[in-house]
Amino acid sequence: MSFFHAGPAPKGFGPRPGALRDGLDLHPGMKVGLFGGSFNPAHDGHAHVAETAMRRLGLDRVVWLVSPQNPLKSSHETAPLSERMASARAAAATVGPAMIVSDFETRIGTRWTVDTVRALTARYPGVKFVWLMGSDNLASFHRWRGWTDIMRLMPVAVVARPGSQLDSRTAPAAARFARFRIPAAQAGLLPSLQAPAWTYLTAPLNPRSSTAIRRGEAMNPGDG
Ligand SMILES: Nc1ncnc2c1ncn2[C@@H]1O[C@H](COP(=O)(O)OP(=O)(O)OP(=O)(O)O)[C@@H](O)[C@H]1O
Ligand SMILES: O=C(O)c1ccc[n+]([C@@H]2O[C@H](COP(=O)([O-])O)[C@@H](O)[C@H]2O)c1
Repeated sequence: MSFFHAGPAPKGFGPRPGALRDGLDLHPGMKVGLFGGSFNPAHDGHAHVAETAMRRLGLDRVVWLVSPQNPLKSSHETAPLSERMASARAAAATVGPAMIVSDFETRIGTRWTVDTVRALTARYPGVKFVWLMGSDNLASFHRWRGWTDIMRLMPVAVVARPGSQLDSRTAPAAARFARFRIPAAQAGLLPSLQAPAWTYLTAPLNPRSSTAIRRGEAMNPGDG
């Protein structure tokens, strides 16, 4: 079984028979963020998204779903899953014990998020899932397979990312679901709302990107 808890489980949630078959230990009533990514490699921008969502949405867990291959990205630059899992584990560990790193999509044999959210909502009835993503992904969300179904399957929280804020706010997905957006000040309600429902969190921005790391670019102004 290939899963990882970044530390001991938070108190109050004991094991449930059968719950470990996916490597995920999720229970009815839990508020769980689903954070899909290539993590090629993972970095502190990812930790920033997970931590921001945890805090502002009041999540019990964040599952880092390490994608077998983003369907919209070229595969030639994608490192092997084992390397990206290890990288995600290291970044998740910096956030704390509520992080879970999972190869769930590889196990169920899909690259498409709509399949993933359908599978997880079916396997874990009563769990309050929220899909998490950076604002660059909101800008292109209308190109994802079954994106309107994803919006109807679970609430979505978007974390602002430098360079994509304007595009994401004017994105087709934002326009189409505009009336289902809730103010960031009410983000704590999001996991309990019926989908569609989404929010846009303008946290302090984190400029990190995997592309820049792969290119060996300086990570921060002043990093040299
Ligand atoms: N610095 C950041 N701020 C906000 N969201 C981020 C940040 N970095 C990544 N994300 C989000 O994390 C998720 C996974 O991102 P991904 O693994 O593709 O990293 P990336 O840095 O965008 O990679 P690449 O540069 O290869 O496209 C996406 O939803 C993305 O929007
Ligand atoms: O399902 C799709 O059509 C789809 C298209 C593009 C991206 N995604 C998912 O978006 C998440 C973020 O991808 P990435 O490469 O930006 O880290 C990851 O879980 C991908 O599987 C999903």
